[in-house]
Amino acid sequence: MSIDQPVRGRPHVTAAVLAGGVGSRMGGPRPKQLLRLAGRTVLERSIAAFCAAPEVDEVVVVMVADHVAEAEKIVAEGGHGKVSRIVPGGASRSESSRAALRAVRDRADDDLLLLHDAARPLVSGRTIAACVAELAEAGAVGVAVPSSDTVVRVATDAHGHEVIDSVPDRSGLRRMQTPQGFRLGVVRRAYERAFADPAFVATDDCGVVLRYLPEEPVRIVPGEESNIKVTHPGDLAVAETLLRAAEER
Ligand SMILES: Nc1ccn([C@@H]2O[C@H](COP(=O)(O)OP(=O)(O)OP(=O)(O)O)[C@@H](O)[C@H]2O)c(=O)n1
Ligand SMILES: C[C@](O)(CO)[C@H](O)COP(=O)(O)O
Repeated sequence: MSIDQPVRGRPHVTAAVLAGGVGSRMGGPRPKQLLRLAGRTVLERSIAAFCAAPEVDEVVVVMVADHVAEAEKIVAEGGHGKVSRIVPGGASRSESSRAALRAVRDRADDDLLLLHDAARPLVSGRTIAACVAELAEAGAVGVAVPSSDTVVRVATDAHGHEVIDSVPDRSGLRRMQTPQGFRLGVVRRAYERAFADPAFVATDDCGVVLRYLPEEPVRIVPGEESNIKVTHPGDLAVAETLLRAAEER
């Protein structure tokens, strides 16, 4: 390499743990990310997974606004040194992703951002590493698993009954998980366009890139069944069983 060529090291990797939801499907007085899973909160387990990942330089927590102080306490007491900021979330998951983007506004377009559901506390180091590795070549990456169930599209018939409309070929279907990772320039451009669209709704971040930046391929890396999203009552017990099984291995 010639001496006058600018040298840039590997991109800086920020992981944003999205914990801005209230957990309406879980019910209960407190957001589900503050429930305990084998002695530690769901939120802390998600944060700890990214702090432990050697590929991740910095962690940002996007917390439901009324509980920011509690998140600060969890981070301070747990000694999660990679956490640089805890910011309030928005009214929707996409608004919380936008809060994460604001938190990293000083980073370069070539740097990386992983967006992760706090509600997926069992994410493995292997999955995080696979996602970051894929971003060496791709601008957008989502973690996904095949569906072992048949998935159908439904419609409502003339009598108001739900009926099957079609059965998509299962071999081409995947269930999206998180993390979903991006070159910052890619996800910034996609969200800029998305938030300019009055009809914008999304359930994940890869979908925002697919829709608003169709020229950018969104790669899939294989996820793990154990990376469940704690969503409904009962999911915590499942997560605890999976955690114990992983610890015994
Ligand atoms: N306004 C929101 C909504 C969701 N999330 C986060 O996005 C992840 C996935 O969302 P979900 O499982 O739907 O969480 P909740 O919105 O809390 O649950 P519910 O939809 O049942 O209310 C969670 O970690 C959640 O905290 C967020 O950061 N900001
Ligand atoms: C991002 C996600 O976890 C991918 O499966 C999912 O879409 C989040 O949906 P939710 O309704 O916000 O739980």
